[in-house]
Amino acid sequence: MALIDTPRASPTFVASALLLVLVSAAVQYWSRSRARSKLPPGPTPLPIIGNILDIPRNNPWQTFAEWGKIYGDVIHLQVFGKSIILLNSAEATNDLLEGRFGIYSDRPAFPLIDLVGHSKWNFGFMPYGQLWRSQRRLLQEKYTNQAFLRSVEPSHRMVVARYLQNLLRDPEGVFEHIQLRAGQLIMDVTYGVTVEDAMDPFVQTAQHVMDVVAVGLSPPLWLLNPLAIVQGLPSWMGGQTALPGLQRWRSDLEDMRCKPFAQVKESLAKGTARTSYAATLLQEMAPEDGSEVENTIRDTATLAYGAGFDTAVSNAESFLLAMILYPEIQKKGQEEIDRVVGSHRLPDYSDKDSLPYITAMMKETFRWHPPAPTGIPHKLRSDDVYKGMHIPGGAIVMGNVWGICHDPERYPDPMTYNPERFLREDGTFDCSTNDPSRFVFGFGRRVCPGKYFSEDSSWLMIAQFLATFNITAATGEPFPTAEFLPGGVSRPKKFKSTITPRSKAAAELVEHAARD
Ligand code: HEM
Repeated sequence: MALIDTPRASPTFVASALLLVLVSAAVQYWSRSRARSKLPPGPTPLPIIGNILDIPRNNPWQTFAEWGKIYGDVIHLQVFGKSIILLNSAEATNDLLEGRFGIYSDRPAFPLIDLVGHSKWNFGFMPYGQLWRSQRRLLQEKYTNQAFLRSVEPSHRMVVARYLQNLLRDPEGVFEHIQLRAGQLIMDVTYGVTVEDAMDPFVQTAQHVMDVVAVGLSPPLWLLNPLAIVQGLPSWMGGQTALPGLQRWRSDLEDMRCKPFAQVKESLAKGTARTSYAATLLQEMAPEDGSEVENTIRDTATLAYGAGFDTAVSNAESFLLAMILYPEIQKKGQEEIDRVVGSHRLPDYSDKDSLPYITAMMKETFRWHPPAPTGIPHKLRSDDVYKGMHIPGGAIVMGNVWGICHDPERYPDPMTYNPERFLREDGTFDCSTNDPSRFVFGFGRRVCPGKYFSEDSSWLMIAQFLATFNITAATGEPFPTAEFLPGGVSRPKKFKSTITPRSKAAAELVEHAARD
């Protein structure tokens, strides 16, 4: 017998409970299907092709930001039935790419890049999962480690010294010198290999590989996928291999992946290896020849090279362009160096805390023209609802890095290059509320692991350039404008400049640093 009598439910009570359950299920169903039908707003798509004609070739990031003013910070586009979500605000990237990283960290397929063979080993293009995690951990642990970052300072110094010497001897070849500096830095840090000139075979191969990657990352190619035609060819027509250039692209990639790494192993065996990412990991982990661990070291090293080259070139070119367009800022940077460091030596990392204006210039260069203005696209794994809007699973999600870096609320008068936005009234540096690196280097679990390394590299280049050179527009040539090329990694349109040493003493400092 039950100790407490259970009260009998009256028929009215049962009926009302049932009704309540039914009503709440109906409300849930209704609100879900309403949300599903409530995609984020955006320009009206045309049948079949969707919004493809709305996306301009030039400066799409600027158009995306303009759309933000009309449609809000979450925008839906459609291209051949594929959903693309543009995130135009720090709040939206923060809420979704950071806050809901579990479903927002996949990558879409990049058909050309897949076809060449990157996605099998390059974690930057891998889906979010165990393999991605273990590969990324290896690279990230080094590139975010203070001891590692300090250990590569001599490499930064060496490549800037050579860059400045090249500018002194051949100022007209500035763009080649910028490329060489980027190649030298990464080869030195990654493999301990010294690159003497731009014709170095490792640099040449890497450049060919990166040119193909740049094409593969450009939106028309991965959105429209014209390669599907080639992929669908039967084997008697050559199948995929019918694509002209494919064999060459694949063999370049294999060379880039294997040759410098083999050289590191060889020099380790001979006891002549210099400190580098690859050599340090091979020594620390002592993997078996051809083992999975060894392959991961090799592959993450290749990735560091690929990811850090074009982005560094873009940043260096944007800095020079800004100096031509804003001579008063160039002068202020030089005045700070003259006042703090003097003209008898070059500024160095140990001066960083005393050079807030230079640090602000480094941040402002990244903000003014982020090297990857629309980031690298993420892919949403499953359906989501954000602020009542339905974000369909499988959608490509792009954080508009440029748009966020030019949000006038966060960065007043955003088109103007103004480092002072990162300085307090007393001239000390402060980017606690508006650090552009929170956006420039991407979002969430996919954020760029090379962020601190790249900031260090950019800082020294800016400080030592300003200490030793003046740059102006070339006389008799059209005055440069702030125009940038399209692409996954974007850089300024070519411009002509005059680069001269600030004094005889400055020229001597440059020669001296390059001899050391
Ligand atoms: C100016 C310099 C650089 C800029 C502006 C830059 C920017 C970016 C951006 C926007 C992303 C996409 C993040 C996302 O998906 O949300 C990215 C990814 C990545 N970057 Fe960088 N990067 C730079 C330099 C470097 C360097 C020097 C390295 C070498 C360690 C590097 C390694 C990577 C890797 C491995 C990824 C893929 C991360 C993943 O998918 O998990 N980057 N970078």
